[in-house]
Amino acid sequence: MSLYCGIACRRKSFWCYRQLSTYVTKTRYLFELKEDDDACKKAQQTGAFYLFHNLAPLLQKSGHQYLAPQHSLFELERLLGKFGQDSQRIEDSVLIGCSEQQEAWFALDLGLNSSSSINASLQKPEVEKELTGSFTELRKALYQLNVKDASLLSTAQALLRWHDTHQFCSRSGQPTKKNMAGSKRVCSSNQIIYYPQMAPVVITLVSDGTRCLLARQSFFPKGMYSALAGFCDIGESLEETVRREVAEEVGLEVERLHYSASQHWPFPNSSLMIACHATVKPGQTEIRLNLRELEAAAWFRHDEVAIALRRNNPYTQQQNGAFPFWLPPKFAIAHQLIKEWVEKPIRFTLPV
Ligand SMILES: NC(=O)C1=CN([C@@H]2O[C@H](COP(=O)(O)OP(=O)(O)OC[C@H]3O[C@@H](n4cnc5c(N)ncnc54)[C@H](OP(=O)(O)O)[C@@H]3O)[C@@H](O)[C@H]2O)C=CC1
Ligand SMILES: [Mg+2]
Repeated sequence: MSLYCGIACRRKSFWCYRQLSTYVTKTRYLFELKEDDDACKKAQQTGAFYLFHNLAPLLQKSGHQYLAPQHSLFELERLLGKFGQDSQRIEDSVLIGCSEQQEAWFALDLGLNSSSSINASLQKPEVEKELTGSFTELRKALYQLNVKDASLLSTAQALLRWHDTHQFCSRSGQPTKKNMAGSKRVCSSNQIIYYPQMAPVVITLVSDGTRCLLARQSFFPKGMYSALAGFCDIGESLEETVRREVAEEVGLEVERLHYSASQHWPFPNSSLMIACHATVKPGQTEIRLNLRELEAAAWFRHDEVAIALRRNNPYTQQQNGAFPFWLPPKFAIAHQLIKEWVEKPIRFTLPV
């Protein structure tokens, strides 16, 4: 959103001002809902709910696309009533955003058991039948959702998972209680506040000037290669993580670094993916693979990568039994990083 505004600002200031004021209004409204439990509860009355079951979102298939249906508070209360549950369960929901008209959006998991609720898990097949949808694994559905829903459901899943795994204080062992919006949890005995966390991860596309380095882990789908990724160690800067991860995984030393973009990634837990381009020292391109981390890594030419980016159906096995070389789907920041490298030369700004 900020990048969007930044671009628009330089082109059309009046239009941009209107966009910004809508954005600011929305942001202030969400801030209020996070701070004020009563305001948040009130917002549920006119809000919309996205439903999950054991972290799988409820989706409806429409052709090749998945749609994420919204439910009103009234529909949700009716559903819970039908399955013999009281509406107290709705307090387990978390705030995940709002529309420009300030309709608040919430996510609620009907499968996870909450320590603060007497309600048991709802049976998945019965709920699916009632709501004419299916609870679908997010990782599988992500690429058949539009960008808005993919991003919203990723946030929702990450937040629901965090609440599910932080129900007790790590100091006192006593239960923690979420605020209405789900933006924090507080220990009932010592008032320690816990906030949802993301682990920073760098993802780096290494180039030698003409080729780029792509790698695969053994659990990747067959034929898929991606940029190098790795979690930041405590105490490290972004530049230090890039340098260490590239050295650890492929035995190369990177020279210059250029920040590209970032993305929240909900798998396996919540990560903040920080995407960068980097170059290796001239003439030092021999890959020394760390087999404990990677299954394979190789240098790829510009034309090979450009073709792979356009590949629509990567799972098609070739006649010789092999799988074609393909790249992560559009929604993944790895795809955007590789596309950026294919489309325009990168100006390297930061020494590592
Ligand atoms: N959105 C995108 O485009 C992409 C996203 N990714 C994501 O980036 C993440 C990191 O990439 P990956 O190459 O696996 O990372 P690493 O190279 O850092 O290797 C992963 C290993 O690091 C250890 N580790 C250290 N800190 C953490 C932590 N905070 N959370 C989990 N594991 C940790 C674990 O080892 P052990 O289990 O031995 O303790 C784990 O198996 C992945 O989760 C992946 O989903 C990756 C590529 C593309
Ligand atoms: Mg890695």
